[in-house]
Parts: sequence; C-alpha cells; structure tokens
Amino acid sequence: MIEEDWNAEIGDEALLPSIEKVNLLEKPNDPSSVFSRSVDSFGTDEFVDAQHQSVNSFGRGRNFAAKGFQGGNGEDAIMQNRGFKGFGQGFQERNAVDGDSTQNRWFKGFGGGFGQGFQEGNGDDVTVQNRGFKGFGQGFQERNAVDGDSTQNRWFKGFGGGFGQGTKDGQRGMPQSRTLTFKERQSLADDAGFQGGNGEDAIMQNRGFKGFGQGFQERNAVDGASTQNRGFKGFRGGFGQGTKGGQRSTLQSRTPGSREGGALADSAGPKVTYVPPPPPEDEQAIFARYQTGMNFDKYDENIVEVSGLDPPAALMSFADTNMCHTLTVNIAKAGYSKPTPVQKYSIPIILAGRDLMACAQTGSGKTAAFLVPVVAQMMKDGVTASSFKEQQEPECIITAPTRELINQIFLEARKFVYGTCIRPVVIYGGTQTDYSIRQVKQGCNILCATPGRLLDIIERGKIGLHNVKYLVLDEADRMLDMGFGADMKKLVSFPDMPQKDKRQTLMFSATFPEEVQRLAGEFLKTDFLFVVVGHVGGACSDVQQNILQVSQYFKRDKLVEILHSIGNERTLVFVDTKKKADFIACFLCQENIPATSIHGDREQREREIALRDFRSGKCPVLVATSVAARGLDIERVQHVINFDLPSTIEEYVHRIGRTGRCGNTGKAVGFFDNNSDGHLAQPLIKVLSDAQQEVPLWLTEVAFEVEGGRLPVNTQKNYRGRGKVTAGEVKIGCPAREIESWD
Ligand SMILES: Nc1ncnc2c1ncn2[C@@H]1O[C@H](COP(=O)(O)OP(=O)(O)OP(=O)(O)O)[C@@H](O)[C@H]1O
Repeated sequence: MIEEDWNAEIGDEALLPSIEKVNLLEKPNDPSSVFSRSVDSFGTDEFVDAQHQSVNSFGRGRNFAAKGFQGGNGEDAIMQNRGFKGFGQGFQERNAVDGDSTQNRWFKGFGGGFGQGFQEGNGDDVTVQNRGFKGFGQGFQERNAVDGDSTQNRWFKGFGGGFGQGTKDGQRGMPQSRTLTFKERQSLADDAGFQGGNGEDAIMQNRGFKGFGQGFQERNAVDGASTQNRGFKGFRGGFGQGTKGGQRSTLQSRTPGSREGGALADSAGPKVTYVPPPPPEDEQAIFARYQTGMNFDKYDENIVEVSGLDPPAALMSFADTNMCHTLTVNIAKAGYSKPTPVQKYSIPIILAGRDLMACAQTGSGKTAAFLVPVVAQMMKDGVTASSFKEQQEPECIITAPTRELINQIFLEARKFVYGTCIRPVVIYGGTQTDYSIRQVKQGCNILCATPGRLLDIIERGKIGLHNVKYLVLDEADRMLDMGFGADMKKLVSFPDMPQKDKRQTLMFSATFPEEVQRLAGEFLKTDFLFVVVGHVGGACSDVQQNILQVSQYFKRDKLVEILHSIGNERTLVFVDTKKKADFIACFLCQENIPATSIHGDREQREREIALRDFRSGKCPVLVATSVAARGLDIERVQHVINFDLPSTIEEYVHRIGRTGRCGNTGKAVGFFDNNSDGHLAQPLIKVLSDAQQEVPLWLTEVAFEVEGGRLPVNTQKNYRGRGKVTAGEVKIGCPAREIESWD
C-alpha cells in the first residue's frame, strides 16, 4: 500500500513539461487542440468492475511515472478506478463508506497530466459517480460517499488547464456507476467545467475551470444539508465559478492559503490582503471571561519549585503587590480574585527585574503571570504615551508560535492596560502587511507578534528595538526549537536589541524539554530563576485521559461513535496533517456532525471563522492540526480527541490541555495505533501516572515490546519535533510532517 503523506506538496519542479509548446488556450473540446487530439489517441473509457488501468506512455519524450492504488471491495460495494496518467502530477483520494465499502486511493503521476477517468462505486445505499478529467498538469481529486446520503467531495487541482465533470444520482438503493465516454464527456464538459451532483436533499453544483494555473477544489454535501467548499488557487491565471442550491444549507468558500514562514512570508506567493475585523471596544467585551471551575483552588496543592539564587517571596494575593490602582481594578474586572500558583511566584520575580523561565500546567494562568507584572512595571516606570510615528519603539515584545494564540494574548493584554496610556498592538502572518504597519505606526508599547511578521516589520524599519525592556516568549520551548529558534536568535541579534543583561527575558510554557532548557540559557541572564509548578511537562490533572488502542483503519468509526455519544459538547479533534484535518471535518459533516477545521493551509480569514464558529458552538467539533495545540483558551471545550497522536509527548500535553482549563474538568481520548505510536508508549505512561491517571495494561506491554525492540517504531513519527540540540546551538529546519504554517 502506498504510504499516506497527506502533507505532500506538489512542487513547482514537478510541473509541466514544456508548457509553452502547448497552446493552453485551445478549447478542450476543439478537435484540433493538442488536448483533444491527445485524449483521442487514448480512446474512450469503459466500465470495468474493480479495476485500475494506467497508460504508461505518451510520446513527448518526457519522463513518465504513474502510481495507482486501489482499495478493496466491501461486501456491498462495487468499486472502480480507472486512471490514466499522462504527463502530470495527480493526487486522488476517494472514500466510500457504508455497505462496508471503504476506499482510499491515491494517484500520483508526474510530468503533465493528460486525461483521466476516475469512478467511485456503490455501497449498499450509496450511489456515487465521479468522473474527472485533468488537463495538462496536476490534479487532485477527492470524493467521499457516505451511507445513503448523497455526498460528494472532490478536489481538483490542475495546472495549465483541465476540466472534469461528474454527476451523481443520489437516490437510495439505486446503485449505479458508469463512466462517460469521451464524447459524452466532451459535450458535458463543454467549456471546461466541473460539476458536482445532487444529494437526496441536496443540490450542489460546482463548476470550475482552471486555466493556466493551479486549481484546487473541494466540496462536500452532507445529508439534507447542502454544503459546499470551493476553492481556487491559481497562479498564472485561472478562474472558477460555483453555484449552489439546496435547503438547510451553509456555504463556505475556501482557498488554501499560501505557505508561510519566516520573515519573507508575506512577500512570497500571492499578496495577502486579509484585514482582520477590529476587536470589540466596549468594556464588557474587553473583560469577557469564563468561569473558573471547581478545581481552581486545587491548583494551590501543587508543589512549586523555584531554582536559582535569591528568589523573591511568592505573593498570596494580587493586593500584595504595589500595583497602580487602574491595574488592580482591571485585574478585578477580569474576574481574577486570587492568583494561581504560577502567578504567585512569577509576578514578584518579574517585578524584581529577574529573568524567568516558568513551567506550569496548561490552563493555569501563565498569560497573566507575565502580563500583569509587565504592565505594572511599565506603569511604574512610566511609558511614553503612544503617538503616531513612522518607527515605533515598544517597551515590550511578546512572541508566540501561532497567530490565534498571539491574538489571544493581545486580547488579554487589552484587559490589563484598560484605562492606561499603554497601547498594545498585535501583528501576525496571514494578514495584510500594510495593515500591521498601520497598527504599529499609531503607537505601540506592547507588541504582540508572531516571529515571521515581527522580523519582517523590524526589517522594514517600522519597529526600533532599543527601548525593549521585556522580551516574552510564550510557549518558549516551541519558540526555541527547530521551528522558531533561528527567528528568535535573529531577533536578539539585531544591533539595536538590548543585550540580555539590559533587558528582561521571560519564558513560559507547560513543557520544557531538557535540551530546550539548556538552549534557553543563551537568551537569559545567568541569574535567571526557574519556576516549576508540579512536574515539568506534566499534564493537567483536571483532564481525564483515556488511551484507546485503535488502528488506523478503525479510527473514523471510533471517532463517530465517540462523537455521537458526546452529543453537542465542544470537542477538539487533532489529526496529524492539514489535508487530513479537512478530510475528517468533511467526513464528520457527512455523518451529520457539524465540524470545521483549522490548519496552516487555511487562509487566515478561514482560520478565524473556524475558531469563531467553534467558540460560539456553531460548529461544536473543530478538527485541527497541531497549529491549535498550544495556548488556545476556549471556553467549554469538554473533549479533546487525538485521532492521531502527536509525534512528541510535549505536543500531547499541550493538545489535551485545550480542555480542563482554569479549574474546569475535561476529557481526553487518544487513539493509539501500535504501528505508528509505539515510541509514545513510555512517555505516555509517565504522563498518565504523573497525572494520577489509569495506565492501561496493554500500554505497558507495548512499551515493553518497544523497549525490547520487538515492536517496530515508525521512524517518520519517531522524532521529538526538534533536532538534538546542545546549549548554544539552534537547529534550523523542521521534520517534514511538522512543517506547518504556524505564524
Ligand atoms: N487568577 C485567575 N483567576 C481566574 N481566572 C484566571 C486567573 N488566571 C488566569 N485565569 C483564566 O484562566 C484561563 C487560562 O489562562 P491562560 O490561558 O493564561 O493559561 P495558560 O497557563 O497560559 O495555558 P496554556 O499552557 O494552555 O497556554 C484564562 O481564561 C484566564 O483568563
């Protein structure tokens, strides 16, 4: 079986053979066109049961490679797959569920695609058809048919033109499957369209045409509801169009966002024009909060260890500090009546001017642990009131690994500075750079930024660093690892950035692997203090953890079973790749479980909408990659399901920490697949037992087998999400599966 690599990106280098030789403006149904002529030479499609055909020669003297994969038949299913790969790269996946028919098919050729037939089969109640045709280039199609509901999901990614067509009759009990002849296809495809079909209650249409470019389409129809996702991503031109009818429908459009990372993120690829909606300005919205849970007071039972010389005494209440009145009022308005342990210890340390590395369990108030003392100190020292300037010189810079998290920190900061002259600003990737610059220019005392956007704005001369007194790294272990370590190193190396003995550097996280602790020393003064609440890297004990042995092919069934039993409770489902996040969200919608997705390939606007819909409960299930693993503080998340366990135990701790926050309880379920998760067995046992959770017997057996070399370890997953680092060394790069558009 072909190994799934959901993240595989189709690289430019694999694109078309000499496109310039082909007149891509020729109409596909013009018999004189290169396109039609060539297709013609391969004849027509025929219906053949459960077969897969590849044609392996094409005559332009180009390399040709084709890989086809076909799943098996379920009891009630008939499946077909016919593929033709020309000079192109294609990717296909299809699934039919019910009738015990499940399929995954991947299709990957390379060179330039030229004509392809693709057909799905029938489950007992499923009637599905899919016909696709890909022109010169890359194609990606995906479709799902589920149960008696008529659902379709298609992806199409073409390069240099392409067309496809599909119809579907969605009546229950009408198994049928056929492929159009080339002539039929020609007439139906007309001017290169791509059409979806009808569900029982749903009417869907989708037409897209991709010209000289890359296209991407996704669509879903769910039961009576008609849902569509349409995307178009073109370069070198192209256009697409879609319509939709149907009842009880929601419509979403999407285009995969450009990959980002590093300072040049926004200058590479298509220009980003997204301007996020302004945050609410009314006091009530600024101080909106959620209730602390019944276990809030239990935080005090944690043992706190402070390493380092002469730590100041912990405070017992917020009133113990000499904060200005406005800040004290703001803390009360935020609903903080007493500090959590990490706040009790961190606040006096920061007020004393010491550098700090603080590790405390997820959801225990680390954000306020740095914001409150920084604001207090800024108020005490007096900040230059914000005013319009081409170059701003913030006193505080806060960085975090994801856009949503940095925005959340900014919103928290707004609470504590309310009614003061301190102006916080947030800037992050995926939004218009000019918008970030405008925000900064209006005045900036506290700059909350993701690393890529931060470096970009500094390099554009919009931010001067010589006033920086506080440098905060939230999720510090992530900020220092392979993903962002180089950016952080660059940040502290700017000539105008005060040396570490002239600034205060503060690092916070729920996890601090030892190698990162060593690395952190490079950024911190030698007399820094290390506060540990509970165990370093320990999971929040308010999260009830349950690890189930579920192999890859049963995960979806198990997920549906659990979600049905959960009802409407807010649930975060983590998967290991971006494409899978979309796929599982679509699949859940088809199962009548309203779901949305968040990952690094979604546009920022879409990410924010997904999060908003999840927060509001409109979509009680959010399927996410690790981009949502850290920091996000969402009310009433009762469940976290690790559909795919992460590659590192630290990531696991952060993921399950999206529930059980601020004294509330939560539940986490992890699907453990022996084939891919063996390396996690041992660290999971430790995390479970440290958090007083039951350790399943089978997990100890797996750990034992892995230890003894009797169970193979999946090398792809068996990395720690970072290279082996030694003090003073920052490794650049990311493991393939970890590449995410984090900022
Ligand atoms: N002293 C407090 N009293 C009441 N609520 C608090 C207090 N401190 C923090 N909170 C609330 O607890 C929630 C979790 O806080 P926060 O997001 O800072 O946790 P965290 O430790 O940073 O978590 P993570 O490790 O996941 O980033 C937030 O909603 C915050 O407003």
